[in-house]
Amino acid sequence: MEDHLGAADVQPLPLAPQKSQAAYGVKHDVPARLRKILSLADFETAARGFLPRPLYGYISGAAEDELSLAANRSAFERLKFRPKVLVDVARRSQATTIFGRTYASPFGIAPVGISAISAYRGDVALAQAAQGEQIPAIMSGTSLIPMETVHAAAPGTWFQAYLPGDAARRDALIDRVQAAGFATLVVTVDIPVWANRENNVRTGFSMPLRPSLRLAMDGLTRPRWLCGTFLRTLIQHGMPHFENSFATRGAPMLSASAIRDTTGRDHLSWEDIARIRARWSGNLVIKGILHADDARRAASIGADGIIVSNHGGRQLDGAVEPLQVLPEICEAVGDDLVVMMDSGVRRGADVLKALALGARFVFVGRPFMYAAAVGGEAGVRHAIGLLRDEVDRNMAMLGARSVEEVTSDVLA
Ligand SMILES: Cc1cc2nc3c(=O)[nH]c(=O)nc-3n(C[C@H](O)[C@H](O)[C@H](O)COP(=O)(O)O)c2cc1C
Repeated sequence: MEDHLGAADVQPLPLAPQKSQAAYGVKHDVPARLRKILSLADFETAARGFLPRPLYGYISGAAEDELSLAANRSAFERLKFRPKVLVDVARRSQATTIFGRTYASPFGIAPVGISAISAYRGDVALAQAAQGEQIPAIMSGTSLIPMETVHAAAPGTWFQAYLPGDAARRDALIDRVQAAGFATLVVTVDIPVWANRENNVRTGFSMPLRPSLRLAMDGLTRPRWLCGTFLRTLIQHGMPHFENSFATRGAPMLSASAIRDTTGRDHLSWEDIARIRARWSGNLVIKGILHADDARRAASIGADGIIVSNHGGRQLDGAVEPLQVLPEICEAVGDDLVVMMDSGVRRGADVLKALALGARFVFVGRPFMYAAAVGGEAGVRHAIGLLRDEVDRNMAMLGARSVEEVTSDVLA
């Protein structure tokens, strides 16, 4: 079902040349301030010291007791590899083709809301880094830069929508995404109601942020973020607003009284997705699937792909980790749609474990957001490079020459 292709999705991309062995270890081609960052985990440590407490808490946190957040990691840790040796892997490649487009790696950037408050021009930085490194970035619909601006800066970007409850507003939003030129629409379906994220209440985070002495103090203790991200944004672009939840501009990000209209999503159903399928001519991806029946349903209404995801543990606490259900979901839908996943991917080894269980593609959320916060576009490019090198090294050690060779056979 890969026939809904837009112009931006069919241009062939030249693949990046493979890294030489000398490229492993200290990276001299990245800015000096990023050279001590050796893994995605290092970006989290750096971001904790860079971001005000409510913002770091918003990104790192999850729902209730954070059981699903922890399970996402332990699921990867439980899986072990069974490498094959003495395979000639000199000509290996991690290039992956989905929706008619070849990407340089089998991973992309998951949608992360309000990224432009944590990173200067966050959505643009993420999208341009992805474009430069030939991977997809999914722009969040809960974002503070107009989608048209992001698409113009990086035309291969995918757009993620939370569907408005009201049908007329829903149609208008879809029409706007189409008019902006996006080729791939990701509809996130695991948020019928707001999740219970107690950590946000504890740290004083809300959307919009409410001005308070406490918030001001939190900002003042992070002067690099205050000057380099927040004040710079205010001076150069004015107060950020929720730009893309509807066809028209929404509430400001910082306000004593403004309220974001997110009501009425709890009555959405598969019929609404079917109507979107009829209206949207590009690739349609449904994000937040954890049940094989739902995966079959997505295929039957003509979706092109699904992202198996528990939203990084941020919605239903106790929701199963995607790795656990991937094999049965892949079995259920076969080649009817492109099965992708996210939640808990932190290493190249994790990317390969997800592929081995049947995913065609993997997305990563928090780590790329941390990279954008501390290093902007260069930071995200460095993060992509680290993950790419890990995939490349591990493919060599597994004896896999292509992503097609990363099957359940590589797992113990
Ligand atoms: C701070 C933050 C904001 C997010 N905002 C969105 C969003 O706007 N839309 C969406 O579909 N998913 C959103 N997600 C979920 C991610 O797209 C993704 O499913 C999740 O982060 C994957 O887990 P990981 O962070 O462990 O990689 C958000 C995640 C985080 C951490």
